[in-house]
Amino acid sequence: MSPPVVVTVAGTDSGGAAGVAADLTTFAALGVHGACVVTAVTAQDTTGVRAVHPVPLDVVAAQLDAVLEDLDPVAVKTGMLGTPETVRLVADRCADRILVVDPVIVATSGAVLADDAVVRAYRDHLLPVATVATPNAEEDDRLGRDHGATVIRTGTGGADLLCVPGQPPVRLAHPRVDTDNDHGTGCTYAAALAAELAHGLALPDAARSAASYVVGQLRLSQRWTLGRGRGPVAHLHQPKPHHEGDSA
Ligand SMILES: Nc1ncnc2c1ncn2[C@@H]1O[C@H](COP(=O)(O)OP(=O)(O)OP(=O)(O)O)[C@@H](O)[C@H]1O
Ligand SMILES: Cc1ncc(COP(=O)(O)O)c(N)n1
Repeated sequence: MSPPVVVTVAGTDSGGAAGVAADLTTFAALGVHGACVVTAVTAQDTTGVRAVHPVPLDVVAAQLDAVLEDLDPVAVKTGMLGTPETVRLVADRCADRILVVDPVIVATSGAVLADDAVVRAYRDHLLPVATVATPNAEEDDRLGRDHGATVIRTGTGGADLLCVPGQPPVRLAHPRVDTDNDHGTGCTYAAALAAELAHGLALPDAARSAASYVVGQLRLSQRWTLGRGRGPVAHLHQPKPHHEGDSA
C-alpha cells in the first residue's frame, strides 16, 4: 500500500538542523512520503543565520502546484515562509487540506525570520484556515488569538499547551531533556504532528506522539558536540552497527 503524502513548505538550513532537512527526515521516520516546496535559502549554522535568499513567488507557486496537482498530499506543513505573498499563496492553495502551520518568526539562535508584514499575513490569512498552529510562547504572544485557530503553544520546559477555541486548555506533559542541542526542534515537532495527522490520528494523540518523537531525538543528540553553537536535534535513528564507534 502507498504511504500518505505530506508536503512541507519551508526554507532550507545549510546546517541541516531546521527547515526542509528536519521535515523530510521526520516524515521518513514516521512513515509518510515527504514532498518539499522551498520558500527560502538560508546560509545558517549552529551559531546563527548569515544570509536569507527568498525564492521568487512564481517559483514557490510552481513547486506547490506541481505537488498539489500530481501527488495530492493529504497534509501540508508550513515552516519559514519568508514573505507575506508566500503566506497568502499557501492560504489560497491549501485551505482544504490538513494544514499544520509552524509560524516561524524567530529562530532558536535569535535571528528574525519574519517581519511585521509576514506576521500580519499569518494572522489575517493563514491561521484562520489552519488545522492547527504550533507557535512557541513568544510567537503565540506576537500573533494573538484573534485568528481563531487551534493552537499548540510549545514550551521547552517539558509541556505543551493545546488550546482549542472555546475549550479549556489541555496541558500535554512530556519528559524534558537537558541539552543545548535543540536547533530544529520546532520544525521536527510540527513535521511529526503533520505526519501523525496524515496517518489519521486525532489531534491530542498526534500531539503526544509528536512530542514523544522529539524527546527521543533530543535524547539521541543530547551529548553531541557538533558546531560551536546550539547543535542540531538528531535527525538520524539508531546508527547501523558497522558505523558504531565513528565518533565519540
Ligand atoms: N529540552 C527539551 N526537552 C524536551 N522537549 C523539548 C525540549 N525543547 C523543546 N522541546 C519540545 O519540542 C517541541 C518544539 O518546541 P520548541 O519550543 O523547541 O519549538 P519552537 O521554538 O516553536 O521552534 P520554531 O522556532 O521552529 O517554531 C515541543 O514539543 C517542546 O515541548
Ligand atoms: C530555514 C529555517 N526554518 C525554521 C527555523 C526555525 O527553527 P529553530 O527555531 O529550531 O531555529 C530555522 N532556524 N531555519
